[in-house]
Amino acid sequence: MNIKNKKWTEEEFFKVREEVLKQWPTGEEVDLAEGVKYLKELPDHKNFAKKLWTAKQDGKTLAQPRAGVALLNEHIELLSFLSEEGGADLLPSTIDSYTRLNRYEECERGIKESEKAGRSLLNGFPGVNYGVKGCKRVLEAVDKPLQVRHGTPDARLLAEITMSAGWTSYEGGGISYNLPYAKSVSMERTIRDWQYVDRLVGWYEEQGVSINREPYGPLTGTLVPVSISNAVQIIECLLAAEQGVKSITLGYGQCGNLVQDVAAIRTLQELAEEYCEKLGYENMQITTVFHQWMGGFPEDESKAFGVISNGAAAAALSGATKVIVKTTHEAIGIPTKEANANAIKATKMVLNLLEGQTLPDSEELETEIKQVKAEIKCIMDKVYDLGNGDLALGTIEAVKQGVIDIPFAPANVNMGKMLPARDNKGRIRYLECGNIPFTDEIKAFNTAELQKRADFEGREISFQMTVDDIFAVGKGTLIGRPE
Ligand SMILES: CCC[C@H]1O[C@@H](n2cnc3c(N)ncnc32)[C@H](O)[C@@H]1O
Repeated sequence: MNIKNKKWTEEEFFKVREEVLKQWPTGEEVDLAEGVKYLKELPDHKNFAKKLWTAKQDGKTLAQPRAGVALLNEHIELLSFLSEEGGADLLPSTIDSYTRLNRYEECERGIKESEKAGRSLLNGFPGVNYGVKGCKRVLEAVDKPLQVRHGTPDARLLAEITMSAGWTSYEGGGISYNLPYAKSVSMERTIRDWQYVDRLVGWYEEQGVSINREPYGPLTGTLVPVSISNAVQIIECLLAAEQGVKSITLGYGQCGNLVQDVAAIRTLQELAEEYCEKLGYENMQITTVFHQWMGGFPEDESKAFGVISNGAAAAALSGATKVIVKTTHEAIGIPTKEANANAIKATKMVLNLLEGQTLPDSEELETEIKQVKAEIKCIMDKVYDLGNGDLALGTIEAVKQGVIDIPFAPANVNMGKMLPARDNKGRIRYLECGNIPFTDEIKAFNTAELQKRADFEGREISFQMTVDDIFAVGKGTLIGRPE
């Protein structure tokens, strides 16, 4: 597999495409010319890329839930409820786990058993099995833009089907849907398969249809340091831009210290634009998405609303273009449509109250922005160095060497030497840098911040801080203080 960070020729793309469409019978329904025509007939308010870009120009933060169930009619009912009752600005379809593993036979069985049981026995919407026809029915039943949310290492067929069915946004990437989601899939494989997805979007762009791409920001959603998370987003942004993607939403999972969360979004937007500019990618429409707290949730509904509303406020104050809404059923399982709608309403109430407000500049914010940029520069420079200037090759090598290292990732290709912990203000710092090539100054900064917490708590800096932090929010605090 000769990987390089170069836009695939149409010939290369269409050759691979023949294999992709054979993966399941519904692949035969995909007709690109029909897809282009169908997408062009969509009203602007149902195009995800256009709605995001307008929101960015207007300085608005849009609210979007996660949602997906096994049966087509129930899924339509669910999305309509979240749109009308919840007031969602953008709609998802969260795809089920079997589809994410390309196990479409089990999806087929899951659909039949759900029909028999009269309720959803899959944890999401099996989009490949419903095919273009089924996905078109969903799109035509709602009046908001639709996005595929999932966690699929090989998401090529799902992309073909949903995009030709008028769904105009697609989540994921070659790093962000490998390390947090896969067990033993090579980086070569997922970088190449996501170049395919991005090249498909690039092809649509060449036909005059804009489809949004959203690399998955939170990664493992467990104490992921800002600079690692942002570096992964910037890399996936650039890999997508090379394949012709123009509308890109870069993501970040809330960590909980407001200043650090705002610094994360600001640096994400700024650096992505800078890198695209430097590398000659023009007419890019870069936006950001803030994911409400992705870690353990309190079971208590009122406390959970506190977490959700706090996330909504941080998203608004950061100036993110979109916020992904959690629900009060997070600690229990798949939310009911009512719980989902209520969380969207609470989120939108906070967004409305904070409309036009962003966190003012401060010395603390400037310090955090400077720190994040310095850390990201170390990572990005090394990635390019490892690839001799080729970002795709550099990324693959960087994961192998632990230069890109995601905490608590299940993937066996992930090094897993880096460890995070919160400092005394709840900001995520590097407890262990592993093989991430930070300067001594950066390492000293992180240790000094953690030392302040150690002094305050009267204990040594240790992995116990990390463990305490992982359980903290579920127990009702941000920082895991010793009991
Ligand atoms: C990376 C995303 C994890 C989040 O994704 C939510 N999630 C997963 N599947 C569904 C679904 N079918 N409907 C509503 N939310 C869902 C989980 O709760 C978790 O917060």
